[in-house]
Amino acid sequence: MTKALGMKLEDMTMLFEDGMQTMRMNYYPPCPQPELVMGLCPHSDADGLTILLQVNEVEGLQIKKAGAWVPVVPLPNAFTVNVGDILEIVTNGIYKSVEHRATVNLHNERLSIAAFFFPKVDGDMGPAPSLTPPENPAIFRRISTIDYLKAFFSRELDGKSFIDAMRTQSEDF
Ligand SMILES: O=C(O)CCC(=O)C(=O)O
Ligand SMILES: [Fe+2]
Repeated sequence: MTKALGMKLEDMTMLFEDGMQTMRMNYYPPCPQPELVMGLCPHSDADGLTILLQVNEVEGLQIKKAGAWVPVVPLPNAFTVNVGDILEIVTNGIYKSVEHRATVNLHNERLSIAAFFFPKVDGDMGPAPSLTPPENPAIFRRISTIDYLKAFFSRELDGKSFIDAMRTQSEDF
């Protein structure tokens, strides 16, 4: 990834070596009125990368592409890998975090397991120095990873509003 981005390896290893991994299991029971209910409302993940297993291969995950919701059809024995907000911040916007949501199903329960990869908690995070020379200034602010996580967990899930608040021009932080 660093090679593809023309980024210094240590800008990535400094963040993710000794990083934190968390995991969430999501259970979506069948719902008699699925058109009225959202399983998980639109959001982007706050981490670097998310590796997701759609356990029982029931459709439900959707990503937002060019303004429309597109289903991510589960493939047997395959993981879905999502870019999270931290990777968008570290790459100074070259990689974009994906907005996604989960719908519910009339007849079938659905299960997913997400593994979230975060930087180490006792450091700072922000756009990689090697990707932000003077002619390409940082578009996101640099803050301590702890403050970033506290801010994320104190907000509602609301599309990509959290990463927007991390932009240097934003006053919403
Ligand atoms: O259930 C899914 O497929 C999505 C789960 C998800 O987006 C999350 O746990 O952050
Ligand atoms: Fe997610």
